[in-house]
Amino acid sequence: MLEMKNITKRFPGVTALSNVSLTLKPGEIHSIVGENGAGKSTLMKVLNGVYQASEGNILIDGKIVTPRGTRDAQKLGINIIFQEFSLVPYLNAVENIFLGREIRTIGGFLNKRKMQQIAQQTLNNINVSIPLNVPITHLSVAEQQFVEIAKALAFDCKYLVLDEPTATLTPKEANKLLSVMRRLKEKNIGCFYISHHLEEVFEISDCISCLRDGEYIGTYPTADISEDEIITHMVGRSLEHSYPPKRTQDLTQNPIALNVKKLVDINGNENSFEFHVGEIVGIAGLVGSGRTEMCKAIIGAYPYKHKDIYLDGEPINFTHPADALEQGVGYLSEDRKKHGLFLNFSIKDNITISSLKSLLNKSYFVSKKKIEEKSLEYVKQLGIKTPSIDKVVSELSGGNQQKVIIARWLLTRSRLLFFDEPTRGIDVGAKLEIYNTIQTLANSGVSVVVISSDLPEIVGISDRVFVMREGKITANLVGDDINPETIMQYATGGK
Ligand SMILES: Nc1ncnc2c1ncn2[C@@H]1O[C@H](COP(=O)(O)OP(=O)(O)OP(=O)(O)O)[C@@H](O)[C@H]1O
Repeated sequence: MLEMKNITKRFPGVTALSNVSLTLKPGEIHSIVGENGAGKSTLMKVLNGVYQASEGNILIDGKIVTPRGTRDAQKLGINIIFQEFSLVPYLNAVENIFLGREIRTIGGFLNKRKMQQIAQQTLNNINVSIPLNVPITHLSVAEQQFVEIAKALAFDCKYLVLDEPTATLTPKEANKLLSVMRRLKEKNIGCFYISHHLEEVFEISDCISCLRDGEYIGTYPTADISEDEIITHMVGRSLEHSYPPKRTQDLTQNPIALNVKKLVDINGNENSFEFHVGEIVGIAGLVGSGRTEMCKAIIGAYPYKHKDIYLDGEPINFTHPADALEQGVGYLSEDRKKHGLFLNFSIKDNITISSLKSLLNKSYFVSKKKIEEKSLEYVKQLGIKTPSIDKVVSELSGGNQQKVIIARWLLTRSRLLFFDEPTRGIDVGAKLEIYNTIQTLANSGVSVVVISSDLPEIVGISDRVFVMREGKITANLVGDDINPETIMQYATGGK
């Protein structure tokens, strides 16, 4: 049995964990839930030896162990799979699995055959079949995740931690991952599972532990607790609704904000559509259906063959996102680390960087005071958990990083905003705050486009929904037609 006893972890200015105790038995799936910044990832990094606990102990089978880093933890049978993989993109699955731990022949040469055999066997054990001999950069995110799991299992893993593994997976891939976890359970491997997707947590876990503000709230057998009760433990209050009440007026009567008369993508797919003032339009579709590419082409961040677009009746041809920003069109990117944040900049710089022109003082210099005032306002409005707006963004929890980018786009006071997967990695309470913010923006006349793989989210917040399949808009849904079944039919070609 693995035990974490009375773990406290302090960072300068923050107590990330305070006296937290958890256990993990072989063959158990133990979920850890909590709001953004509750301390889930930090606890797992302490377990992994990435961080040393300020107080408290880790015990395996009653003996205190002190992993000093990932390798140490692996030797103890503890492996963690984070959302950002530790794989080398240009090596294949076998090379990645054995990287730094290669098996050699007696003569000292790489024993490729043996490594291939073990890799294949390990993947067979969890019922996964993936090409072994191509660079893993050619594999899907889900397949790369299976390589990560195989990398752990090939070396006597007893305890596996999965930190938000399904955040970037399609529903089908997420199901496959859950079935792999069931296989691991049969093999007597204990799993800590961190996720904001409570349906998955309830489907897969034996028990659920809740953290709030770095404090341990409790551990509950899944069979004895409801989703609402868990939410109350997480947030400290009950949430009656997951979405703001739907607006009932016909917003397509409003003037057209953006009129895409013709947009032809690099594969020759042609679409035409419009967004109205104050409308929330959801764009649904399977991963790879071309949603992000279509919207990025509008703002000049993705190649296209032809475009004929009008903003408030005036022809526009953005060749760069900066042109779009200049005209009041913003884009919140789905990959916050690659295309959104300046990770080494402070929270206040990240929030204000796209609005500096509106933050000048009387002498036309950027006003530090205004930067601080505005940053503080949005940190408060979105509930960004931080001791200071000067904190470097890379030190924030994942969900709080996402809120920083949302704050940036809110501050730009754009008239049209694209939100690409806005609530990925965001906890339930904060999701509702973001939906409320989106609705308030729309009520004030901003057109909001939400690209999301989360179907309930699309259904819950959109006034109108476009469904995309293979680069083309296959449906423009309103009213009762905005439901998961109809959307899926159009997304998969069933209609
Ligand atoms: N390296 C660090 N330096 C300073 N503070 C940190 C560091 N890592 C984490 N923290 C702080 O510790 C707290 C807990 O963060 P953690 O990443 O564990 O939260 P989490 O529960 O995993 O959140 P999320 O659901 O958003 O991923 C946060 O306030 C975060 O800002």
